Amino acid sequence: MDSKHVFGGVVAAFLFGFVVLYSSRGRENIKASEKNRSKKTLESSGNGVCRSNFAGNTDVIIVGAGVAGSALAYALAKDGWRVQVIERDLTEPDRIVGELLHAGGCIKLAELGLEDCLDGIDSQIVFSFAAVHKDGRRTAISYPSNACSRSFHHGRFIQKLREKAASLPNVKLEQGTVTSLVEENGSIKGVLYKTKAGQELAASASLTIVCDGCFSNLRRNLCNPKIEVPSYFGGLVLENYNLPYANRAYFILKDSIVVTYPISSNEIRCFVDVPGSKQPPISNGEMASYLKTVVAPQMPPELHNAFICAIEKGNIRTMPNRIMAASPSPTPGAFMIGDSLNMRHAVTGGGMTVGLSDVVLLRDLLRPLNDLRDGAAICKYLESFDILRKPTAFAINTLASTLHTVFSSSDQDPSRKEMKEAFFNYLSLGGVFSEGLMALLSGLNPAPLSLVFHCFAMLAYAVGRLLLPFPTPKRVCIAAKLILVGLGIIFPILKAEGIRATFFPVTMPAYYRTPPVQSTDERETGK
Ligand SMILES: Cc1cc2nc3c(=O)[nH]c(=O)nc-3n(C[C@H](O)[C@H](O)[C@H](O)COP(=O)(O)OP(=O)(O)OC[C@H]3O[C@@H](n4cnc5c(N)ncnc54)[C@H](O)[C@@H]3O)c2cc1C
Repeated sequence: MDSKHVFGGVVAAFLFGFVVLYSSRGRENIKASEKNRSKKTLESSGNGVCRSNFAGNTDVIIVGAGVAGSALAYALAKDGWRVQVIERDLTEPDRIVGELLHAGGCIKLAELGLEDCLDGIDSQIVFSFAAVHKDGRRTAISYPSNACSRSFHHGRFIQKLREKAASLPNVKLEQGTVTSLVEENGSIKGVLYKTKAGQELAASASLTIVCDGCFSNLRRNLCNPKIEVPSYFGGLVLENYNLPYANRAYFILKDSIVVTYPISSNEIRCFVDVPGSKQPPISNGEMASYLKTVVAPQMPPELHNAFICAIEKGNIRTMPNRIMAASPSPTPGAFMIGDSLNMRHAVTGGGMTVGLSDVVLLRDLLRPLNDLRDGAAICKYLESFDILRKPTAFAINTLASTLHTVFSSSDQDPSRKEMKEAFFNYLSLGGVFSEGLMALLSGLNPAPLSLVFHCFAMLAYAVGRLLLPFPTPKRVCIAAKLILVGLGIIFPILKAEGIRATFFPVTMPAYYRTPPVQSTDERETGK
């Protein structure tokens, strides 16, 4: 290690120590106020086991049985709610999304009692990531505390979740395409949907939860969506190929960003980030040629041949990376979770972790209620959801955007090039630095302050590297520009996520919402 690295490491370590002290104090305060909050919740909500007493009616309609919808259906039905799930296509999905569930997401899955959905689908354990630098240097990034993630075929996992939900007697899972929400006097009363046979039907429930994914048609009724598409992912499967390091994923951070991880015992998913809001077309061979001429030379030797074989086989698929901050308009009788509510860049594979974490939170918020008929009161109460989900969503969303923005920027600009170098070297510092970032991006440590301080530690590290051993005027200029570029990357992301709600949740009135008081004569155990 040269003096630059040592200095950078010392600066980063100093800042990190400060973060740990500061954020642990912050966390204690938040924990204390959460304790008070949940105590208040229990006091005002009765015994929390009663459910609505109007037999035959549906409590909750869930639109979409993807990751969030299926998990939510199971969680709510387990709590005694009568749930109707309407899914456009109940056959096994064949998609290139949602194939790696980070350690934090696995914990949420277990909290929902759904951990066995990872069994019997040839899912793989991923212990660590190898980050590969432009010059061939590699660094291993592990999860903290020997945690690990699981990767699999998306469709197999979804079918397991659906089977689990449908196994409960109070879940009705049916195939149909929801065409609209039914509104009456400003409240959502249910949905209109079309069956496979083309029959138009209506369904009503006290609460309709929209989980129709990234291409949601229904979200425009419940928020004002502002969607950004910074890049596309070109997806390939490298078949019958054993990586030299088992149970390891790759972040290849060269001129292109490439992410790979096993999805079964003999298949590796490979995603190539294609920057810009337009992709080279697949049909005329432009995409294949781009992958062969631009990306293949950047692949590590152990992946190169399998990558070329996969391109030649021709099964290239693409998906847009869509980013959308959560900004729901509270609407009585309706709610949104999953990608219909909030999307982030897929480079860190955080979507399912955020979705499952939202499912746990929503289930817990609904738990103290007896029935869901008072749409206005429940809508007001559920305003707290947006605040309480922030720590997890913020950490995962922000890190995904930051990582993508830094590593997809051009090397032409010396300050951006320096930032890329510093980010990679920061990851190489190992220990609390790389594990700290992994804990944040995997949902294991939902601590926004920790993320902000990692960002500033990285900036300080980058500046330290530039100014040592002698701060020449040229290097001072680059350092100043680097600070501006760094702040220019992080502040818009922070702003989109909502600075006040993220860092000062206790100043938000919605944080203190308690369950509406429901009269005891309406109560009956629905379980
Ligand atoms: C390229 C790419 C790769 C990704 N990789 C990962 C990863 O490795 N790990 C990770 O955690 N996340 C990943 N994500 C994100 C992840 O896939 C999503 O966050 C997650 O699938 C969201 O779950 P969801 O339930 O909200 O939506 P979905 O899983 O998309 O489910 C939506 C469901 O709603 C149904 N539906 C839609 N419209 C209607 C309608 N009108 N009526 C009835 N049903 C309807 C659909 O058929 C679908 O079943 C990736 C995203 C992309 C784009």
